[in-house]
Amino acid sequence: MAQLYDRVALIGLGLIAGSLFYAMKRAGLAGVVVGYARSAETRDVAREIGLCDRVVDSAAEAVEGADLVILCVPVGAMGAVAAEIAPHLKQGALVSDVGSTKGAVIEAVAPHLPEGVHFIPAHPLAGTEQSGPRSGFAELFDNRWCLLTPLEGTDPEVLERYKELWRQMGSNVDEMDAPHHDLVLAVTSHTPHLIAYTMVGVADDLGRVTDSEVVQYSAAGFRDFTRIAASDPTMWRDVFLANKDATLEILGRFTEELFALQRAIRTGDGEQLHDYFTRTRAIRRGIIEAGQDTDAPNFGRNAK
Ligand SMILES: NC(=O)C1=CN([C@@H]2O[C@H](COP(=O)(O)OP(=O)(O)OC[C@H]3O[C@@H](n4cnc5c(N)ncnc54)[C@H](O)[C@@H]3O)[C@@H](O)[C@H]2O)C=CC1
Ligand SMILES: O=C(O)C(=O)Cc1ccc(O)cc1
Repeated sequence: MAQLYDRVALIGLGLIAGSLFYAMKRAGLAGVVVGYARSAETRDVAREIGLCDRVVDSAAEAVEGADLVILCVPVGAMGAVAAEIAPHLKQGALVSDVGSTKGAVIEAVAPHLPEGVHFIPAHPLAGTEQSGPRSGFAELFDNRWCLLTPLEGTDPEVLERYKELWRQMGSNVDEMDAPHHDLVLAVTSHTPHLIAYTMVGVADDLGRVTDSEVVQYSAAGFRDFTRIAASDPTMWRDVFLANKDATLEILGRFTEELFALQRAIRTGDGEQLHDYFTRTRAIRRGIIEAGQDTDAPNFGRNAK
C-alpha cells in the first residue's frame, strides 16, 4: 500500500496512539513514526516494546519536520500540548487529534497553530476500557467509524489525503460539524458511560452486595457496565468537563424519562412499561438490520 506521510509524530502514547502506530505500519502508510509522552515511564515502556520507530524526550523534538502530527492525549491536555508544539511545526504540516469531544478541543488547539499549518480534528469511534502504551493493537479501527470535523476553509487535498489514511487503517470515514458531533456523542457514548459509572457505584454502595456476589452473579448487562466503568478516569473526567453542555442536555432528558418509568413502576402501570420496552426493542432490531452492530453475535445474518 502507498505511503501517505513521510514523517508522523504521535503525542501521547496510549491506547489510541499505539493502535495508530500498528495500523499505519500494517498498511505501510507512514515512513518514520516518532512518539512522545509526558511521563518518562511511558516513554521507557514504548522504547522497550518498539512502539514508534523513535521515542524522543520532548514534544518539540517529536514534531520537528513532521508532515502529520496527531495529538493522542486526554482532551483537557490538548491546548497545552498545542501551545508547546506550535513554534516547532513545519510549514504545510497537518495537525490532527483523536479526542472524544470536538468543540472544546478545537477551541483549545486552533488559536495556537501558526499560519500555514493545517488542522483537521478527528474522532475514531473505536476504543476499549484499556489505556497506556501496552494497550494498542492494529485492528482497533477496522470497520469502525472515524468522524472528522473539518473547519471552514480546510484544504480539500489535505482533507482527502487524511481521510485516505483512516480508510487505509480500516475505518469508515464521515464528516460532521463539531456541535453536532458533541451532541451525537453525548447520546451514544458520554451519557452511557456516566450511567455505567453510576450503576457500578450504586452496586458498590450497597452493603449487602459483597464484591464476590457482584462478580459471581453479574448478568451480561452489569458485566458491560463494570467493563465500561473500568475506563481511564483522567480521560473520562476530561470528556465530561469538555462536553458539559451536550451531556447536561442529554442527562436532563434521561432523568425525565427515568422518573416517568419510576412512576410507572410505583403505580403499577404495566402498559406504559411494555409500550416503552417495545419501542426500544425496535431500535435495537433496526441497528442490527442495518448491519451497523459489528459486535452482535449474529451480525451479518439478518438477525431478528
Ligand atoms: N480510550 C478510548 O476508548 C478512546 C479514546 N479517545 C481519545 O483519545 C485520546 C487518548 O486516549 P487513550 O489513548 O485512550 O488514552 P491513554 O490514557 O491510553 O493515553 C494517553 C497518553 O497521553 C499521555 N499524556 C497525558 N497528558 C499528556 C501531556 N500533557 N503531554 C503529553 N502526553 C500526555 C499519557 O502519558 C498517555 O501516554 C483521548 O483524548 C480520548 O478522549 C478516542 C476514542 C476512543
Ligand atoms: O469501550 C467502549 O465501550 C467504548 O465506548 C470505547 C470508546 C470510548 C471513547 C470514545 O470516544 C470512543 C469509543
